[in-house]
Amino acid sequence: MQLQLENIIPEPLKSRMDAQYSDVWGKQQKIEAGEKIFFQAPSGKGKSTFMHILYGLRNDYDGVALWNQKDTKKNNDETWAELRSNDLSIVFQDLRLFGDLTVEENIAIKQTLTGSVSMEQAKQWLEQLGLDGKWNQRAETLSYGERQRVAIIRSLLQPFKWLLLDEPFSHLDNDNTQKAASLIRNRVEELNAGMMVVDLEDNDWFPYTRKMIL
Ligand SMILES: Nc1ncnc2c1ncn2[C@@H]1O[C@H](COP(=O)(O)OP(=O)(O)OP(=O)(O)O)[C@@H](O)[C@H]1O
Repeated sequence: MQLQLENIIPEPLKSRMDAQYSDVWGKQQKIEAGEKIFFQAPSGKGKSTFMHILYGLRNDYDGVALWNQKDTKKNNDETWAELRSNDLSIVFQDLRLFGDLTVEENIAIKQTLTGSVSMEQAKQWLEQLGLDGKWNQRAETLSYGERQRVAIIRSLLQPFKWLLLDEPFSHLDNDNTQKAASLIRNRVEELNAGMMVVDLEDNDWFPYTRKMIL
């Protein structure tokens, strides 16, 4: 699934377009299926805005974003629901877990909806990221770094052609970051998918990515 960006300028960034260089804002970019791209930008430069545009959560921008040559602003709710079930998976910066549900329940909701990975596999991934023993704990009582790892695993449970990651390791130590990055890489390769990561700094957890400035 190819992405084309044509002169996108988000409403809140309009007055600041001249301030800093960007490979994306106000530019033409073609991103081919299966590419792995790392977008780096300082705080407030539109990282979450970019992810939300690609995931269909905001339309307040000039220009055109096209998934497979289709103007995303013209997608209806049904089309977005299909895209989000089959083609696009995301780790939001604010994670968006169900706080009053346990880790198991958060995982099970996604697993039941998509059924592409078994609960045993999900459990094994949680163990790999040091979350064994957290299965029955409510998400709101987890540390932010623990929640981040659950959200990463949740994003890997569904089928996708693109994985969107918004500052996915901001609360993880090096050891867990390395493990999570490796899990992500394996799953992306398994699905032959593309990946777009946005972050403040490039710590090179994904050395094989094409680098762009947002
Ligand atoms: N709905 C909105 N209304 C007004 N301004 C907004 C809105 N959403 C985002 N902005 C502004 O747009 C800019 C980009 O916001 P965004 O959250 O995308 O930045 P970011 O690069 O993800 O930042 P951070 O690294 O701090 O998470 C910010 O200046 C923000 O205040």
